[in-house]
Amino acid sequence: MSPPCSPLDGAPATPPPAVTREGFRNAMARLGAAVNIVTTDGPGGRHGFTASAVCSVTDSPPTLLVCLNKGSSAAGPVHANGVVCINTLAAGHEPLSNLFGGRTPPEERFASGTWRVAATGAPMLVGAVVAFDCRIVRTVEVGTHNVLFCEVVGVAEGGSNESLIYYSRRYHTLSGPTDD
Ligand SMILES: NC(=O)C1=CN([C@@H]2O[C@H](COP(=O)(O)OP(=O)(O)OC[C@H]3O[C@@H](n4cnc5c(N)ncnc54)[C@H](O)[C@@H]3O)[C@@H](O)[C@H]2O)C=CC1
Ligand SMILES: Cc1cc2nc3c(=O)[nH]c(=O)nc-3n(C[C@H](O)[C@H](O)[C@H](O)COP(=O)(O)O)c2cc1C
Repeated sequence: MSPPCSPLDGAPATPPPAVTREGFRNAMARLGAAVNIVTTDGPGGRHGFTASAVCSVTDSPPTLLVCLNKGSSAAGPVHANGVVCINTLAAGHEPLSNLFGGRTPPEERFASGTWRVAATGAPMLVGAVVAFDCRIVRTVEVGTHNVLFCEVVGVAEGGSNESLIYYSRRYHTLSGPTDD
């Protein structure tokens, strides 16, 4: 059996308490993450949602995963269409992130921002830091969420080098190197 977890400050180990949903969320709030708008279109209709649970899986074949709450209004369209575009947000995209973060009807979400159609048919955000056009190749159900494994069939790099980061329940901006 593995020993109980120790606090990081070196204090004596105590038996670990049960991890509640609130405790897990508070811990997760300490992880900074890029903010993405994951879009879809096809027979299930156009839709999109904000997601921080996006991660690289493998480069061969190029694959990302996205965790999508099964209760989200985007879940039906995403599964019916089988395609997504993962648009990584830039500085200044906070209002767009909040718009796609829930409650607003899908077509009202797309009234903001400039969108073009990617090869899969999913909407691609003009001005994103980077956009990954994907086909969903596998879906795994875990608790409240579906983990979507998304094979990347196209990439578009945007001009901005200032990324939007969600950390400690707030938005932040992370600047990359400049050319000069
Ligand atoms: N993975 C997810 O489904 C996420 C969902 N959200 C949604 O946005 C709302 C506001 O988020 P916060 O302001 O960060 O406060 P919060 O206290 O609800 O969440 C803190 C952190 O916990 C994680 N988290 C939140 N809900 C989760 C869920 N259902 N499943 C797995 N991880 C989850 C995320 O890393 C989030 O940043 C959340 O209540 C949730 O509805 C936000 C971030 C990630
Ligand atoms: C910063 C941020 C990050 C989020 N990350 C995720 C995520 O990774 N997965 C997810 O299912 N929902 C995430 N959400 C919540 C969804 O964007 C939201 O539930 C979705 O838009 C569906 O809402 P609706 O059912 O009202 O349409 C996030 C929300 C915000 C504001």
